Amino acid sequence: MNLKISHPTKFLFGKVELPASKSISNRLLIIQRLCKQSFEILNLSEANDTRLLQDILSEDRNVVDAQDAGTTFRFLTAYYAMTEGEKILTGSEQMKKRPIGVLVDALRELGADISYMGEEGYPPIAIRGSKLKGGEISIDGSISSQYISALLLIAPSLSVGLSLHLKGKVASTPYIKMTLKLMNKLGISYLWKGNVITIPSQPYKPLTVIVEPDWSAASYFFSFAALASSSELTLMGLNKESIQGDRIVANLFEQFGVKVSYLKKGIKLRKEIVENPLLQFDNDFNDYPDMVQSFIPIVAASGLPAVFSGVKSLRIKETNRVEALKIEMKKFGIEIIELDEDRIELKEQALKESKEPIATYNDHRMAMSLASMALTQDYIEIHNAEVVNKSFPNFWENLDRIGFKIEEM
Ligand SMILES: O=C(O)C1=C[C@@H](OP(=O)(O)O)[C@@H](O)[C@H](O)C1
Ligand SMILES: C=C(OP(=O)(O)O)C(=O)O
Repeated sequence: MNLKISHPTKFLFGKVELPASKSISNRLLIIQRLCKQSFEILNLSEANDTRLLQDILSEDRNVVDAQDAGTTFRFLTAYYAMTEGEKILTGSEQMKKRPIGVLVDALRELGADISYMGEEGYPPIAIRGSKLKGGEISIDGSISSQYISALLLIAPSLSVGLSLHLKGKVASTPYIKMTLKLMNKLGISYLWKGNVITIPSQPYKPLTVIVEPDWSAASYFFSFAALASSSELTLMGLNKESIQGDRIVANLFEQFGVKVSYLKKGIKLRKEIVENPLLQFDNDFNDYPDMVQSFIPIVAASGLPAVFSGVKSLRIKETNRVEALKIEMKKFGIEIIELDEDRIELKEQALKESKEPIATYNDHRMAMSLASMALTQDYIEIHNAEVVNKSFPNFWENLDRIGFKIEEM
């Protein structure tokens, strides 16, 4: 599906219904399987990544396709390793390029039987599951926090629990905290001291849980609010007390004139004049890498020089996001320079008019973040716009509600 997107007035007004967090949903689905008593999950995400995990867990197939869902693949790797049965776990062509070796090595140290069916260190993998004892191991935390979350989720169900030493500069730490907070809500006690997380063997305790709306999805509406001539948007259901690290966008977008007020039913975004405008935007995204794409359009449109650090992991997500951003922003006259493996730079530069279609690289965040460019142009075209289904199936409907004109081409 290719879309032509414009916003005739550039005045944004209305209510936005955000999807439930796919990260929280996928953790809860695994915990639900590990908990001996049943419990209810309310407001479970309808994102493809979550539906997929739910379907996979409800069937008994030997060959399991996690498609392009990172958490689904990583959480299932750990879950199948400690559950009796044989599984082949595979995924999309891009998933086969996303490393899994760090998690496989850690699980092997705990006694798991996992072998590679193609390239060493990458999906697909064959898992012969068995009861795992647990123990004390080290793990490189610099590639993906999902390996750590996957191990933590199964830790209470291992016969001696788990002591995990985190090595290197840990990526996406708020996602590790999210995992532990959810586990704690479901009865698990843990100790995180220095770089060691210890979880004794213990049972999960059932509790009805409500999944929060997704702050990562909310970031695109912050971007719209910042780029519009005037905006007043209500993002339903969000609140300050979220366990999602991506809630940081509420602070970061303030620098671009987006004022947040917290209401009972959600949050309100208003565009205001910035008293002390930024001269440069330098920010470390290591804790919230999915937010890099959300800030590219506003930085490009404001012409600010910027350095985004903590971007290393972007190369191994749904696509190589650094490469994809470079190519797509070039269409608008914006050059993104790779300073080194972990940093990109945008020099002071002017945005140009472009009618060239935007490609999305099978990456939901390319589509959702670059939709903002419609507010800087007469119209834009986005190709394969259905990629948003990975995390936000109603994304385009929400845009329609706040005054965007969306036409299928
Ligand atoms: O645990 C999670 O739910 C996630 C962790 C992050 O991945 P990395 O830890 O690989 O950076 C993030 O990018 C992803 O969208 C969701
Ligand atoms: C990287 C992402 O997801 P995952 O790693 O779970 O595929 C994402 O949603 O941006």
